[in-house]
Amino acid sequence: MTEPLLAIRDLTIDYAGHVQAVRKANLEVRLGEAVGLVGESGSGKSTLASAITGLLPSSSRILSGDIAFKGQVITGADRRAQAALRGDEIAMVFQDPMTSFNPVLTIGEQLVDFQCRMPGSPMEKLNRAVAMLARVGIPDPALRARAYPHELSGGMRQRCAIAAALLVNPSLLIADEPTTALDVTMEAQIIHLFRELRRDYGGGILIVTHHLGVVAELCDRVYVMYQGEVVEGGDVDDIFHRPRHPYTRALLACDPARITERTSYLPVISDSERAGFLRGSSL
Ligand SMILES: Nc1ncnc2c1ncn2[C@@H]1O[C@H](COP(=O)(O)OP(=O)(O)OP(=O)(O)O)[C@@H](O)[C@H]1O
Repeated sequence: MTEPLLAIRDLTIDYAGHVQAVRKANLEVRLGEAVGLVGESGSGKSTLASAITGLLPSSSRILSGDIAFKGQVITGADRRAQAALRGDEIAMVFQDPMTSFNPVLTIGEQLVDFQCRMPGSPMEKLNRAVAMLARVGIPDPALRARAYPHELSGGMRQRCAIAAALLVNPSLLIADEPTTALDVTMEAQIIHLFRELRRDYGGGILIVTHHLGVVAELCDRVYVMYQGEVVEGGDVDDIFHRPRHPYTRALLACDPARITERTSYLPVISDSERAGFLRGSSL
């Protein structure tokens, strides 16, 4: 079996010395596959994603375990090495595309800046940016490149953020709740875009979401987080049809229509259910 693109082993992270946000987490992403990371709010998904990209806040600490990218351990790498890795190999799409862009620069200027570590003249980079905007489905891409972020709809901004991430041709694309800030129609469009991109993007994709529909539509494998632990992981079909952990079962038992709502109720499992699973678990 080939080496995973990303391998997280027994990772434990805390905040301010007391909130243990991630506990002994294990997760892998291979080249060419899309992997979902699901769990309720506060289960540690974003903390885990931030650790991969080197964007953990200073109040957090990696207490144990490691993250390997292409076989090299990157936890503990200095900030400069992490920044280079983020720029060249790992790209992230955030929930709110407004946070990805500087409001006082045009989309085109920023897409050129995102390529600062790549070869080519500013004009070549702008042309590449416009071509990428077209690829992610932006109409009149040359015109949109001259627009400021606030002049675009939320869905278009998210498409621009995906274009920005893909411009550096990353091996790993991490999307943290990429559809959560969008209305249902735009969400469907962005899911469709990711499906199209999957066809010709050869890298790995990690999609962090609380929305099982996104996982069902896009992912080959899925990991489920609950209270900081990765409680189960495997092929989407297996997990969806034969969930082992009570939290996964409860999550799947929810009315899917309600899961799509941001204010949706997510299930709570009892301590005895959880303890019963852990006693019989090999995770
Ligand atoms: N900067 C921080 N300082 C202290 N605690 C934090 C910080 N960020 C997150 N936490 C805590 O760490 C735990 C995991 O949070 P995290 O944001 O990783 O979960 P999440 O699953 O991504 O949730 P959401 O879907 O709401 O973003 C929670 O208990 C949260 O309150």
